[in-house]
Amino acid sequence: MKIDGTAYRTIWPAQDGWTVEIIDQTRMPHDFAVARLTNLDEAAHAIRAMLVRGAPLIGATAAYGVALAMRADPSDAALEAACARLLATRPTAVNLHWALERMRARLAPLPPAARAGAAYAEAAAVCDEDVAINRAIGEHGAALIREAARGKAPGEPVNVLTHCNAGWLATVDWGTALAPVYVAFEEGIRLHVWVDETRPRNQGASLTAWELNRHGVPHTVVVDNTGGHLMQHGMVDLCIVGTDRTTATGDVCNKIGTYLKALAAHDNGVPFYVALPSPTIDWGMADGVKDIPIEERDAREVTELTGITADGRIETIRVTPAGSPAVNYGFDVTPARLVTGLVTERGVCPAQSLIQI
Ligand SMILES: CSC[C@@H](O)[C@@H](O)C(=O)COP(=O)(O)O
Repeated sequence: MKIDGTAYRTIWPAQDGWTVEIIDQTRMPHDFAVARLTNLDEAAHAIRAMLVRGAPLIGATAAYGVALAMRADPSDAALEAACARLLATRPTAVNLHWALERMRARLAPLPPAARAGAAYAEAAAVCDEDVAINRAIGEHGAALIREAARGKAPGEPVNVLTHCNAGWLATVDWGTALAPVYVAFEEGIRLHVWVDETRPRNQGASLTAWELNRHGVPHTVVVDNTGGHLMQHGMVDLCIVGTDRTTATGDVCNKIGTYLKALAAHDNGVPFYVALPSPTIDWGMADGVKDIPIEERDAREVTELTGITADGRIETIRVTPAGSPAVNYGFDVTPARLVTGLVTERGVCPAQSLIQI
């Protein structure tokens, strides 16, 4: 993604050759600030506090977290402790588990002296592969948008609805759900994106809107409850969302509220697609509703709203009465029967045909 003419990824090794730089997404959309990770603690904090978020980027950051840990101490004990520490940061995105298992498998057989160098190389490979995978998802998904464009009157845009942020900022580059949008837009297909605000943390309103705006893609931010109304009135041609974990049977776990959009899409005959890289598939899991661990975050994300003032101060205000309890489930599960298709780097397949266990 280009920001003011400069090509950026969301995570990259710094010039010094050992620290790692990220974009601090907690300050967006008001501030484009680069943060530096210098040790395991900072990498774990960046994931837990959501300076970085989105399943593929969480995995990439964890891979670099292991590299930072190995630079400080390449022992067997330190490798195990780093993996355990990073795994505990966020429970739902299976990419975290995938990336840590990959790092462990690469590093454990090596003599400790060789581990730091190999860890940085492996983390870089995780990132490069993510970029290539997402570009391929973009190509396959753009075919769906192209197909929808064929049914449109001349000059009419294809209306895509998306939830949360599964764009460039959620991955190393391109995004998953937004990759098809970017590829189609570059091809010159007229399109417009409905952006769910995605309470409580507003990843749609603050991150997806920021990305699309920077890229020049026409879009409109709507509150989370608007999607059903839009679909009833023929204002959505297809939904495309990302996922944090998809079971081998095609159940899709994604940001809270995705399930409600899938129900509305089903009721209105609107195709509901999920874009995902293969590391987001949990091949060992068959029942998403029963088995996927759902992150429960601080209730204050629900009872409060945080924003940045015009002069750059982060401010938080309370929006609920002091005595009202709140609960904050981060994700929900959409059963495979409500998913029209999975868009992967290998192509598009019906969710229920991923594998029959
Ligand atoms: C390509 S990202 C897919 C998902 O990680 C994304 O849709 C999502 O739900 C992100 O949640 P977040 O809590 O912001 O990490």
